[in-house]
Amino acid sequence: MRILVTGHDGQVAQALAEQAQGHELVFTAYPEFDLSKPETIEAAVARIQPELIVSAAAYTAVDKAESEPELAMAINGDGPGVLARAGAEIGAPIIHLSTDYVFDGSLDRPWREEDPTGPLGVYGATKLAGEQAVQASGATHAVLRLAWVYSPFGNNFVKTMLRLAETRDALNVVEDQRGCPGSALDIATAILTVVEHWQREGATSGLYHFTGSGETTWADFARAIFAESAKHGGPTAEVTGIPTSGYPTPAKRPANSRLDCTRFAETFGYRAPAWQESLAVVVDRLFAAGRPA
Ligand SMILES: NC(=O)C1=CN([C@@H]2O[C@H](COP(=O)(O)OP(=O)(O)OC[C@H]3O[C@@H](n4cnc5c(N)ncnc54)[C@H](OP(=O)(O)O)[C@@H]3O)[C@@H](O)[C@H]2O)C=CC1
Ligand SMILES: Cc1cn([C@H]2C[C@H](O)[C@@H](COP(=O)(O)OP(=O)(O)O[C@H]3O[C@@H](C)C(=O)[C@@H](O)[C@H]3O)O2)c(=O)[nH]c1=O
Ligand SMILES: [Mg+2]
Repeated sequence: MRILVTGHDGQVAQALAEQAQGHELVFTAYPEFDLSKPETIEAAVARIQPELIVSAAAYTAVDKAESEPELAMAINGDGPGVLARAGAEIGAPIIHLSTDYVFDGSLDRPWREEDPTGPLGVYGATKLAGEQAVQASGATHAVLRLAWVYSPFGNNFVKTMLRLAETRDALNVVEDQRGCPGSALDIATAILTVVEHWQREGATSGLYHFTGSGETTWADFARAIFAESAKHGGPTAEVTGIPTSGYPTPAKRPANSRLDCTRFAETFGYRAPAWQESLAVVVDRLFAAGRPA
């Protein structure tokens, strides 16, 4: 199947490129394809004539978004709606990626798809607008909310921790934000599972959560990263858990980012491995590739 994937160097886009044997992936990349310029989106869809669209590109700089709200809204809020409408015109369903940051983090259990949203920052608000634009587009859609994405590619928390540990022996990391990291390698598997399910049974619209299994805090995630790094003789640092107030950032982040992934597992028959297992796979790959960060 011919699949248009937005973004080329993004974590999820690169993981898809590795795994999508049997499909023809066509990547659209900035600046020729610019989610803040509707005409470039429409031109890409008209040229590629995809049978399905994976909407993976986004403005993902959470703190920077606080000072660029219009640009973040154009890219995350408006662009996906233009893309989905262009797809709808040629009958292409869309898999659109969203985030745990659409929630305010106040609940004391993992968030379900229908729980009330309430983004704390600009990034989350713009991603919520993007979900709603896709849902209103007329396209058949799966909106997949992810969280804490990491991979051997691009920028992410795992690579940041390994890089910082090269020059520091101790790091302060917040321990009052809970969530579950999602490996882009597992996310690519999940996306292709949706594609194949739709090929067999026809596409239907829905909203889903997908992360690794289990839960952790950023501090314990960092400790696990260094434990894996140590197995390879890589850089490590002592992690001191601190409250969010001890690591001031422009954007507020949810205290509870845990997502309940039951609906995805029941609908598509795939659940990600325990986050610790997926982390080991990614750290192994980083070391196999040479320098970890
Ligand atoms: N990273 C995370 O922790 C999480 C991500 N998500 C969501 O998952 C999806 C995939 O994330 P991930 O793979 O990590 O993203 P990345 O940040 O790795 O990649 C984002 C991609 O979007 C592209 N992009 C940025 N601005 C534009 C623009 N104006 N027009 C077109 N493309 C643009 C980037 O291109 P360039 O490099 O050229 O700027 C890059 O290829 C996103 O929708 C994100 O919101 C959800 C939860 C967590
Ligand atoms: C680097 C560093 C971060 N932190 C904290 C800040 C933050 O609360 C947490 C994670 O840092 P990051 O900068 O990776 O977080 P952030 O960029 O907010 O990550 C988010 O990205 C977007 C795109 C999403 O959609 C979310 O799911 C989530 O993955 O760790 C420390 O406490 N110490 C440190 O040394
Ligand atoms: Mg060190």
